[in-house]
Amino acid sequence: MSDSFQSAYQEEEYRLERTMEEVDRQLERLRNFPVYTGHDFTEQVLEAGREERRTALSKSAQQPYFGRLDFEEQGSGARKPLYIGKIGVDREEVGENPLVIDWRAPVASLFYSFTGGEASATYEAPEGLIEGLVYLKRNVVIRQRILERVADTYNRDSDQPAVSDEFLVYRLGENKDNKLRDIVSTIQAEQDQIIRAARNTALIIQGVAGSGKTTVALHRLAFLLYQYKEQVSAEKMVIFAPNHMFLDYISDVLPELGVGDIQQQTFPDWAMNLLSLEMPLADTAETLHTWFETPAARPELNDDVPGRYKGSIRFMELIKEWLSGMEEDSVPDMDFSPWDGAVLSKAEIEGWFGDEYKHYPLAKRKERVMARIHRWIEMELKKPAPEAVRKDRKKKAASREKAYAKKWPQYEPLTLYKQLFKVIKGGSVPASAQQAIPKMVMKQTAADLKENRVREEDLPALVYIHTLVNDIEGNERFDHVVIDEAQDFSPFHVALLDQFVKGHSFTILGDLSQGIHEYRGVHAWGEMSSLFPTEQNAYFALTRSYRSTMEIIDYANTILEQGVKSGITAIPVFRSGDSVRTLPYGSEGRTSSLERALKLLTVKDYRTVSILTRTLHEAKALHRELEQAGWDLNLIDGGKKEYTGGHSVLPVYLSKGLEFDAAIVADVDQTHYLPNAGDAKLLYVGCTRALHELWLFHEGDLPAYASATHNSEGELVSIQEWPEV
Ligand SMILES: Nc1ncnc2c1ncn2[C@@H]1O[C@H](COP(=O)(O)OP(=O)(O)OP(=O)(O)O)[C@@H](O)[C@H]1O
Repeated sequence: MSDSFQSAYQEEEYRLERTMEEVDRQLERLRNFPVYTGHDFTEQVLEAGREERRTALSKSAQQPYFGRLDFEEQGSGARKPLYIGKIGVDREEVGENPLVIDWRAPVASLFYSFTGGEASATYEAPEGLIEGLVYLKRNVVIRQRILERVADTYNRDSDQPAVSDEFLVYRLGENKDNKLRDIVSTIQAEQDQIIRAARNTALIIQGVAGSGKTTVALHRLAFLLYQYKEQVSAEKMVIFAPNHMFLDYISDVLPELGVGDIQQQTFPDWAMNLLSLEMPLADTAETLHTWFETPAARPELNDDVPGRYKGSIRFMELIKEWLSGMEEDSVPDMDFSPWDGAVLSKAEIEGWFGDEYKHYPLAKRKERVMARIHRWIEMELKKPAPEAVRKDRKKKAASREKAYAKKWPQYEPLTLYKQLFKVIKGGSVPASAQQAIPKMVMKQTAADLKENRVREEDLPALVYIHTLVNDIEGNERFDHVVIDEAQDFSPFHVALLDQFVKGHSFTILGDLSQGIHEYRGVHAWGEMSSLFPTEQNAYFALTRSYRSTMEIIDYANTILEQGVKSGITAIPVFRSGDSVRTLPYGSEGRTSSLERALKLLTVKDYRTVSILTRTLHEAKALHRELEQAGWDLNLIDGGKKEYTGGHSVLPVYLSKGLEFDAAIVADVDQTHYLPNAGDAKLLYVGCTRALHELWLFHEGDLPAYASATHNSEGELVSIQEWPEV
């Protein structure tokens, strides 16, 4: 251990003790404060604030900070050490520098954005741009109150001023368990830029596999809550993720960042809830089966397949046009007469509907008009008449009012949707609109709706109809929307959500190279950016991959280059590991070879190892066989709500978003992976799930795009040998 390192370690140990003493003191004081249990609202709010602080400080007491930055603000003449932690802690003395600075504070941005060099650095503060010199950038690892590691990534006073990735590589080399975790101590400059971007812009982020998109999105939410405390609230922020298991996988990050109450859900759950649809949504298994289970029989993909069409802006516009035309045909074509001799003319009712209540959406307008008709009947009934006549009128009026109400269109989204697809009559749908819907979409959707079956792909349209006829309530609006795996969302999804969010405040993240659901997702980001005004959207690209070793990334890149052509390749972080192995099944056969691989990887102490098959059917069969051989493995089949880590078997298309210490991809041959971009993307997704080791098995030849042994620079990317035991 060098002298300078030893003195840095001692200095940090001393400082840690002083900090923990102060945090403990503040915590003790709060704990001794009597807990308020009464009914006074103000006191309750204050107590909630104290409780929040107790929780924060008890976390801080275990690991008060993770970084130190020595900064001299221009003109101040003083070089100050700033300690940066997940939770900010003020000193008791007023006017003093904070003891620990919250990672989201403006000055803390220097810790992430400063990447070395002699020049002065700047950060954006509320009072303007602050300039100064960075002297030291130091990572400090504290676990359970013990200082474990001190690593300087920049030191102006040393002869080695360049920032290195050493600390990042150390963190990336750790094995992963079943949950995604926060990265506050190692956020990279390109990620920090996204996390701290202004709120009222639709950010579209193309990030290669493992570039931290999901992680960055979660940190961004925590940042927005801190930076725009007065304007946004956690309950009005939402992250849309692809499925429940993925939501479980990411569920620890926000609480770890001290943020609660942000909605984390899937789009179908949100939509079904908003529509108050009680019926179950059609199982997605059939769609997945069509596109993934029978590689050779995959339908031809074009913009008229149901998923692409129903997610298109042309479908959205068709609905809008139809419903705005419907306004004309809403008021029943008749006068209203509650009993013979009393008449409310159609013209009068039209006046109420078309002028007085014009500013209301259709359903509310109808409601208002019907209420007014009811009041009119009551007034008419008050006119002098013998009791028996009055009674008779009342009875007649009640039944005629009911009959008249039935003549109005029903502004109920599912009913209207069924009318659009000719499953039931009404809805004044122009024939031209129905003809504009591709025949295959018309046929399939009508067949579904006849059976009362609604698919995921129908939800944007249904919610849109809901917003057009009912409007959006204040409590349904969002302050910010995050869409993860956005390449699987359609333009219609985004345009629809845009109506629910103030100021186009979006973070949209995805990877076109992982666009395996291209039968419903976008094919280019322009499909989404064009939905926003030019000055209110921004595009970022994340090109470095943090998940996998260089060897894995180099190999996965060759799949993109050769199989997808337009695929955006990843730049690995300099973290080296074992070579990627492409292995024929041994003479013992497929299952035993896979079992042998599992055994070899298991002894390496990896916490998560997965076998990825091409289809669900194969995953189920393999899972059964391995269980019979005594293995305890999770079968991930799309129905699971939790990801428990350990050993898993799953079809490759369900692995998107997840990661494993080691991944084994089974059956990488030319019948399972056909020579087309869709299958190459699928294999790319599978390969980029691995952090440390990737093994691919095959019987017969590998697909051409997976058979590279060297990349275009002549470097080795895969070997064909089992490891030596
Ligand atoms: N700055 C960082 N420091 C440490 N780890 C990081 C950093 N950025 C990302 N990672 C790690 O890289 C892995 C990939 O992150 P994440 O899952 O967020 O990426 P992604 O872009 O959403 O991936 P994919 O599109 O492949 O699902 C995670 O283990 C995450 O913790």
